[in-house]
Amino acid sequence: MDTSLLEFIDQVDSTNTYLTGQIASGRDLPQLHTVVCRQQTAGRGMRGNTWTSRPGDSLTFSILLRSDMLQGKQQFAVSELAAWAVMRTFAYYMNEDQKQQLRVKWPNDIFYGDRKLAGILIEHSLTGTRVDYSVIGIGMNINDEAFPPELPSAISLRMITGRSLEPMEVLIRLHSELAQLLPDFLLGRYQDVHRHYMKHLYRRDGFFLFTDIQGQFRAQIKDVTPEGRLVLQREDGWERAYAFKEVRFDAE
Ligand SMILES: O=C(O)CCCC[C@@H]1SC[C@@H]2NC(=O)N[C@@H]21
Repeated sequence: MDTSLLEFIDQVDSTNTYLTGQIASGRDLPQLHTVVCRQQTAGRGMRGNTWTSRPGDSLTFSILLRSDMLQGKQQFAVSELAAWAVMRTFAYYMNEDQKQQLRVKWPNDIFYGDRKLAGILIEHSLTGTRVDYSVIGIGMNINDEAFPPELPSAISLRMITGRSLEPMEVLIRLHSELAQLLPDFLLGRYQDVHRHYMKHLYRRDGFFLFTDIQGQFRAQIKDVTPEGRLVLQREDGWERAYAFKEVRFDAE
């Protein structure tokens, strides 16, 4: 791996938009490059949602990752890698009981029990069948003491541990966790990230309620494919692999 850089910006619309724009305008960036900001003015989330965060409370950053080995049909390995690095980072600050509550909700929300602790937005650029680069945008709730009523299921690390942290310290921790996972990943070995992802998947065991275009149904998670499709099996044995926008989890 060549040099990794950390770039700090005080305020930016979105670290994902900024980093993607820098690549598009031809800036020469290393294989791994992180952009972190104190405040995002137009943070983006999944499903076209906005991502709002308060300076000092959350950690908002994007990581450029170029992986020579990654094929388009394996692209979900990047989500699995990012989820594992974020979970290891949170786990570092938690006690054993708290660690047991960490889950990844498909495709890549980091949950504590039934509450969301971090969101991840990954944007890939493909050249032919290969992933040229991925921009991994991460928003981690670190020091928030409470969330607005429109985010009833959000939770922060401080609400769990009772301790506040310097967000940049958490980012440095995340880089050291990522550094331990990257050597295998860059060699094209994705089995470990997939195994960890499946083991810590939210609602992995048993039947739960989901909704697709045809309505609500009960199913169990069988697998997540290398492209990132969620394979659900209904109680009558019928199976289908869903893309992200085709299915949602329902409250139990
Ligand atoms: O859960 C989600 O909907 C994904 C949220 C991702 C938010 C992060 S914050 C840093 C990066 N820049 C963005 O605009 N979004 C991601």
